[in-house]
Amino acid sequence: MIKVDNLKKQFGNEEILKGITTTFEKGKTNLIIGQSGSGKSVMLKCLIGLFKPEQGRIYYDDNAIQDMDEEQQRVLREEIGMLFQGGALFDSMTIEDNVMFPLRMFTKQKRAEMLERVNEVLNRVELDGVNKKYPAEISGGMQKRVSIARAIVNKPKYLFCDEPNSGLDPKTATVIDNLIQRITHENDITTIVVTHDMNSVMEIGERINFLKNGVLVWKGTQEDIFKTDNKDVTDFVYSSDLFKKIRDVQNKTN
Ligand SMILES: Nc1ncnc2c1ncn2[C@@H]1O[C@H](COP(=O)(O)OP(=O)(O)OP(=O)(O)O)[C@@H](O)[C@H]1O
Repeated sequence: MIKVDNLKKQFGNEEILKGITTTFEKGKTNLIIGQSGSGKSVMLKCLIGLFKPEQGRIYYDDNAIQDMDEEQQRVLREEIGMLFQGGALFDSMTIEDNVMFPLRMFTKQKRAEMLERVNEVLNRVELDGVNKKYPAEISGGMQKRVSIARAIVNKPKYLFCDEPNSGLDPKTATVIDNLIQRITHENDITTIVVTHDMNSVMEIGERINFLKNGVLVWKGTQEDIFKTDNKDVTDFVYSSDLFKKIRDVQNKTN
């Protein structure tokens, strides 16, 4: 579980996060959604320690990162898996070496042991046998799955995904979403997904945090989001033409 209490972040005089309080639950896919510029990425960067907030506290399972010494912060870094926007694989490394990278960084395991774990996670994302290929030799969807394998290779307790579906077709995006959700459930991970993709909201929105101009204006589940009359949320949901058309058809037939 990750808790955030009154998180404030500003750049210069501009307040980007205006006092956010929320909880991200263990074993669930927790989404942060909202329009472009609402502060989603800044929030993610505060959570993983890339940005230092001006105010507020961030708790990882009841331990505030502000109170951790260097050793505790190092341990925490090892417990975090990151799925970056665009995948961020190293082009000059094979898939095997890409996935092995966090193990090399954080553990003292022997190569054979690391390889066993690499094969285990490649199998988990259904990519057996691609070990010796390079990122450029596999499809975008496969690259995303490699990135997931790399993010979970060190058995993280917390998984952060920044726009995991960017650049993917809707069907592949759904495969990636479902994979993230299944891995979250199987391993009881606290997963946080930043997205503005309504498909993801419908697929994996177990817990949804809606940001607007740096304020958490709504919290709920994927069932709640279609029942709420919060105008900010409905504007966002129905900003997609497709949803507007579905709603119009439903209204006609009801
Ligand atoms: N390093 C920075 N320095 C100054 N301002 C920044 C910095 N990073 C982000 N911002 C500003 O913070 C605001 C929120 O940006 P953020 O990237 O969090 O939005 P977002 O909701 O993730 O948008 P998108 O969906 O487009 O990625 C924007 O106005 C942005 O210009």
